[in-house]
Amino acid sequence: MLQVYLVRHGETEWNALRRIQGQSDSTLTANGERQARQVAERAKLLGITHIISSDLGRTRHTAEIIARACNCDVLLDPRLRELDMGVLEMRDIDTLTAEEESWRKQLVDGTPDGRIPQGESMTELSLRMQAVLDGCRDLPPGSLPLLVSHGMALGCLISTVLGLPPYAERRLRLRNCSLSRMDYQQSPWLAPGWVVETAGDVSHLDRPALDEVQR
Ligand SMILES: O=C(O)[C@@H](CO)OP(=O)(O)O
Repeated sequence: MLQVYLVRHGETEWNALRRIQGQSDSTLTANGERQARQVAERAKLLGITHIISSDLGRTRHTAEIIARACNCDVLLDPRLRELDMGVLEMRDIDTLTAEEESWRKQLVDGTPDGRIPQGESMTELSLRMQAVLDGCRDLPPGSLPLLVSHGMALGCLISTVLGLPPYAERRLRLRNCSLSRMDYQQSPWLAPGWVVETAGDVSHLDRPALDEVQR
């Protein structure tokens, strides 16, 4: 049975400042690099064979730390990027106007095709994330891949696999360097195809990790 691990990148400067990144970027903090080393040790014990990462700096840096521990290469895939947050990228979460906050909320308040002006919809995000997950089925038998991506992107993918619409309200906390797992299986009891085995596991981290949307 194919298993695919999913990791959100380590804490960044802008995560710590509660500043929206989207497809903009900021560097890992020292704590974020520490988190990446800890999830890397867990990935090594798991026997990860392939690492596929969003090509943004924060995910690439996290993936490279994991790859060194697992002695494998990093394949960059822009489809794993974070949601394009349009005009709100680089803005502080806590300084948004009521209208700007409403744009951000409509991504996950049940509004079909909701998007931040000049940004991407959650449905578009879900489709590209699902394409990468399904692509793992083409890896050689016995492969154990690990995808390195982002909070909204991974939350959207996991919600989609659980059968929620991509624009469903967010009821999943994916902290920096959390580990999730999807299994592709045929079973008389579980839904055929992808099932969520683990979501948001941070037991490998020795300190609490951020989820920047948490107040
Ligand atoms: O883009 C961001 O600001 C956050 C949103 O959840 O995602 P990440 O830090 O995981 O890239």
